[in-house]
Amino acid sequence: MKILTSEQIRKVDAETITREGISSLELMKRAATAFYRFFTEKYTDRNTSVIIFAGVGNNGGDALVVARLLYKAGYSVKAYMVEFSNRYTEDCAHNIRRVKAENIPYKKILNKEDIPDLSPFDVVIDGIFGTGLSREVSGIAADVITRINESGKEVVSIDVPSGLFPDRKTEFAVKATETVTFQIPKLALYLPENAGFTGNVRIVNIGLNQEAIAEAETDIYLTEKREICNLLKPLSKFAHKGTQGHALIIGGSLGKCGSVSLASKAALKTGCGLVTAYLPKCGVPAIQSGFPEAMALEDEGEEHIRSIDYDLKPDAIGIGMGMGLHEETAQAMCQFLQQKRTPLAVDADGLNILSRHPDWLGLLPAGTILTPHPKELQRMIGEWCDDYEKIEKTKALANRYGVILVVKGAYSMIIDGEKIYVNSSGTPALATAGSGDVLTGMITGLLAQGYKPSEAARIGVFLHGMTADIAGECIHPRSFVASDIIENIGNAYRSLEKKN
Ligand SMILES: NC(=O)C1=CN([C@@H]2O[C@H](COP(=O)(O)OP(=O)(O)OC[C@H]3O[C@@H](n4cnc5c(N)ncnc54)[C@H](O)[C@@H]3O)[C@@H](O)[C@H]2O)[C@H](O)CC1
Ligand SMILES: [K+]
Repeated sequence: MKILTSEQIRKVDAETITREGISSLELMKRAATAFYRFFTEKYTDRNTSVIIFAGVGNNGGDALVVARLLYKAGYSVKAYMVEFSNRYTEDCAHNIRRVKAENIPYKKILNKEDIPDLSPFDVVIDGIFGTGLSREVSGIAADVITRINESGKEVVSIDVPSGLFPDRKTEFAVKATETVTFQIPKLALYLPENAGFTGNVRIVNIGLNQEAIAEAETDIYLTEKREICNLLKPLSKFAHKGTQGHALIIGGSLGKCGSVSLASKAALKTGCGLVTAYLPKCGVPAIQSGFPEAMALEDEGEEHIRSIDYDLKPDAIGIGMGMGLHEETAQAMCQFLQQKRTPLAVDADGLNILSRHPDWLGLLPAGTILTPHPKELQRMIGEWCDDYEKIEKTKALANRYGVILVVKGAYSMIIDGEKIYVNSSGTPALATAGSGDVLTGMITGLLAQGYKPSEAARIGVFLHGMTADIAGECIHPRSFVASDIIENIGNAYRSLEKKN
């Protein structure tokens, strides 16, 4: 699904009106109705008392249509117009007249004294600013937003939290519990620095013109289930372990060999035919007894890897988990990179070694997948002042070395050249020890099956997230562990095959 800028969204909006021969009021009604459906499913009790803040633009217009719909449905509704300007849009002005005609409680807020006490209300609906925000919020709009944020109430934002810039850094905005955004995802809604503003993000369809969306050019996408389904290769009836790819997992050091076990299991559970774990001597007995499906190769080092030496031809390699930073291990990794051109995924200490020796980045085979968490990323690209700069710096690294970066987080981002794929699956349950090892194993397993690196990264990240979405019903997120991810990979595949 395309992520577009506010400018592009405005164009799609206008094209929808022209090409479908509908009025802008009709489109506003569709948007408000989609919001209303979400709201009434979440707040089923019609005694819920709702305070609605509207601005003078079309976001405010949406809010007033929502006020009318909720009022008609029996909710207790009070609407307030935050008059930060007297330049009302036509559709907003039209809906003010309708609200008044329908006798819905309605007041203007011109200065601080007009801001109502929020304590009697159950929920706040925020329709002050939408994608039309063009400068920092100030004056009465800022006062209202501050009061909303101090209220401790549940806040449902229309389209975007008011004050959030869809395409650039935001300092101040409504802190929503839910954001119901209209059909086209906006990048700002998925950036970690905006998590406090957006709350849960829900995308609702408002029937925008599909051709107009198709014509909009972008390099940024929100990955959805449907796209991942389309990437999956069918399983051949004649498949055998020799046709499904052989993954080699290299890592481990004394006390950290479990990571290799997790990654190897994850690779196999993701569908590759064979997996070999390569570890220092201390790790081999445990993996042989604990994970009999894997083959194991031991390094000459007792407690850490000293030379990466093997005599087999894997289809893909995952390296770095639990490997430690011993200088002998680093040198072994350097030699390995000089000699092998197998499709590769690098994680954890593999990345830390590369951060210490940035000149070795040039040794990575084209299309290598790097899977840093924020701290590892920072070691590679240095500090960033905001998420937009982080993206630019990461893109520069990806382009310079021809590699793919999986920037891990609540919405992990896969950066491949100029393209950015924002992942939409997963829950905080995935923030658990070994979760990254499992992800690298899954991606390596997919690479071994012959998926292109960008596809392997996107499928791996999505499936990994899905395991938490699926298991959330029976395993509490707090007690979800890395082995639970592995256990649920099959369920994630099954869920991908279902229509909805
Ligand atoms: N295609 C869709 O998704 C649809 C979206 N709709 C809704 O329309 C808004 C966008 O509406 P717009 O009138 O363009 O702007 P806003 O309501 O966001 O902003 C109002 C107005 O305020 C001015 N302004 C901007 N920044 C400031 C500021 N800091 N201080 C004061 N004034 C400011 C500027 O002139 C804006 O025009 C979208 O989010 C949806 O909610 C449609 O209803 C349906 C289709
Ligand atoms: K809003």
